[in-house]
Amino acid sequence: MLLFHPKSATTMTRKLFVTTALPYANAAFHIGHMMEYIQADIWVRFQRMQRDGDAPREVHFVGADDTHGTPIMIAAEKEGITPQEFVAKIAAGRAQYLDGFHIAFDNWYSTDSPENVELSQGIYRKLRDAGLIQTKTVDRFFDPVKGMFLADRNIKGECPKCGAKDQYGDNCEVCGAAYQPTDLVNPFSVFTNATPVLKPSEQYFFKLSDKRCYEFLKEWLNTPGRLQPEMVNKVSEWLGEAGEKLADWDISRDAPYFGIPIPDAPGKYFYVWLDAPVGYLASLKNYFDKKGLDYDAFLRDSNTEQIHFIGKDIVSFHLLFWPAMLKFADHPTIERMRVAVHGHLTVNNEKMSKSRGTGISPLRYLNLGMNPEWLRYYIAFKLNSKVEDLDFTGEDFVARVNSDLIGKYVNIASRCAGFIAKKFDGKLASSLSDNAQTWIKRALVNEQGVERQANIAANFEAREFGKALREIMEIADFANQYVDENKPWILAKDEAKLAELHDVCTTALILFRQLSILLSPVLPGVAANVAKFLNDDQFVWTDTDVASGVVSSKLLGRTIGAYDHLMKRVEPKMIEDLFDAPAAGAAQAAAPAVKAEKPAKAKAAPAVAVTETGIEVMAPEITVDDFFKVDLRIAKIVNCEHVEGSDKLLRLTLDAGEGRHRNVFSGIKSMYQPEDLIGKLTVLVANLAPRKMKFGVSEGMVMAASAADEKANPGIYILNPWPGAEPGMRIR
Ligand SMILES: Nc1ncnc2c1ncn2[C@@H]1O[C@H](COP(=O)(O)OP(=O)(O)OP(=O)(O)O)[C@@H](O)[C@H]1O
Ligand SMILES: [Zn+2]
Repeated sequence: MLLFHPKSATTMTRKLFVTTALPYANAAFHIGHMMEYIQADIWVRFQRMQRDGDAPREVHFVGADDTHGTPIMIAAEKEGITPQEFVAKIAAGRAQYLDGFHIAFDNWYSTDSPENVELSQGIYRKLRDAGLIQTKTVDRFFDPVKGMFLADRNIKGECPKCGAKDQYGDNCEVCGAAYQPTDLVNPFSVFTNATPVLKPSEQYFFKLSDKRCYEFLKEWLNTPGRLQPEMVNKVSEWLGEAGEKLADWDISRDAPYFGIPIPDAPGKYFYVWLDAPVGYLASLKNYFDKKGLDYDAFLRDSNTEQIHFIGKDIVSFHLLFWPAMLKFADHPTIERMRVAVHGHLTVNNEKMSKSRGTGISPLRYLNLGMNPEWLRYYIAFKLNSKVEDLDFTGEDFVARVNSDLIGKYVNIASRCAGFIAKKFDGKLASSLSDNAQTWIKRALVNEQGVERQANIAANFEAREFGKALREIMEIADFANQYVDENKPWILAKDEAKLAELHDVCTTALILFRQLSILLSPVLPGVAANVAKFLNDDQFVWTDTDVASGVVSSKLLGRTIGAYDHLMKRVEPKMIEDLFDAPAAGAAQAAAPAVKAEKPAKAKAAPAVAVTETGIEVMAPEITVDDFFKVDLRIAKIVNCEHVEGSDKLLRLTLDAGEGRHRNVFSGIKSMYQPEDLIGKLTVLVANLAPRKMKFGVSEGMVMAASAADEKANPGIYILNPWPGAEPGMRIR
């Protein structure tokens, strides 16, 4: 079965159910999320412009917050609110990002919803009836002080392989070994430091090792058109020669857990990754119910295709567990389901890090007045159908946007539209010269005689956005060459050449309209403005001006509106401003005060090089005099409180023995409760120039440690001297 539908299927109306990965609701969106949404949104908008026969294609694009699991439960507890309240706060912040970047989801929902409970439990019951659920009693770590079972990441200890201290329960960040939490040497609970005890617990497993799963997955993965070849290869390795590598999947967690109860299993909840992808269906169902559409009929329809856009880090969940779950729960679209995997966005070739500030804050981007369609274009230009990372660099961004969008595309209209208004009362020519027709054909049909629009459509369909945009820019190059050669600004000076001027400007605007149609999926806002200016209805993809080699434009003889600037250039200053701050708002995790101090107008966040052992590379050697320039003092935290309106900062009142108190803000809220810190001693950088921040002046900073790879260890650890140290003592 070929799942990829080129132009051929004319009578059948394609029905598309499209999703992006559900973001975990413990943080605001970062620029990587926006990349995924932009990719999916462009594909969806392209599909929405298509018609199958006479009917418009049916497209439903949904997302949701992924809400369950231990991290959110713990984060909510720290804030003294319920997980539901915690998630609601995050959810309330989503629209500004989605609207801001023109991401047109039909529905944004939540995995903490009645639909998801019903669907997840329904799938589970079907799997159980199919004999694919098995219980096994396993020993699990239990925190005797807190009275709860501990998730892998809530236990630390020494690596069983290399002996490194302070390693998580699932893998060692020093030697990379993967193991069970029960393998750790000297384990302790991250909540209470108590030594966890082993407690037998009955757990529910999805029997992925069942031969039926292997047989199904082997066939499913290898269906042409379903997956990128590199994904087929990768996942095939996980199956083994005959499925021997497929291990049963533990889908249960013990109470207390923020999740969905497992039917007929008191005190047991679905592991968050069981119900997270079911959230795709829950969001669709919620949307269909709201619209009065028939959810079951839609999924059963043999024309319905299900497409998930995801990142490379969550492939195992989407290419092993999720299809196997759906298959044996009789999900109707399983054979018409595809997964489109993308690589990650890096910034200045750095992996993004929530606390270091090497990401770009999408909100800061918008707040600086930067045009969201610049980013859409830039990302689209870099995207292909492969699972490759793509990099954002400031200079590259400025160059690409200014050269293509301003220099090539917008330029065509801004050079010609004025003459139509001034000299022809806004009316376009009713016919075209032979020369004009030749140029239009040359621009829209390639040297092989193929309509570029068809090529471009095939590339959008195949998620080869970079290729599509390159071809679109070739059309723009022809249009500009045409304007350059015919020089309307010269023609306009000669009354005898008015007809020629009319011909040239009309031709240029015909090509501009074609370009706008082709760019619509990427630049929806600009395209809508162009449509308005040209007195067009909504653009339809197939509205081409060259059909079977004949030029026949709808624009001929039409009166158009006044041309208004469509898009400004990117000013390099904007990029400086974009990088001149930690990615505030990029994530909820704190930007430590220690790192907030950056040289003014730094071009980009500093790259953090890492040594072989995984720590940050040492700074260059300094003299003792250099060291003494920094005045480090012991300070007592006499008071500590939350900062209203900040999800990162704590306000510390410090006594450094000066006979006065200092006010210092520190980005450690994710790690400490104010009451944990009051009365403790810590280390203050005492001679740092005071810094004006949004919430007040910070008079110095407290020192804290953080890992080079903050993804693996996002913690920020404040320093605490040994007993005997007193406020005001200098550290030397
Ligand atoms: N740098 C990135 N570039 C592109 N996509 C990304 C990037 N980082 C995460 N994603 C994608 O975002 C989607 C899920 O977001 P989610 O919030 O769950 O993950 P996350 O950003 O990796 O955060 P967490 O650290 O909480 O797992 C996934 O498809 C993931 O691949
Ligand atoms: Zn190790």
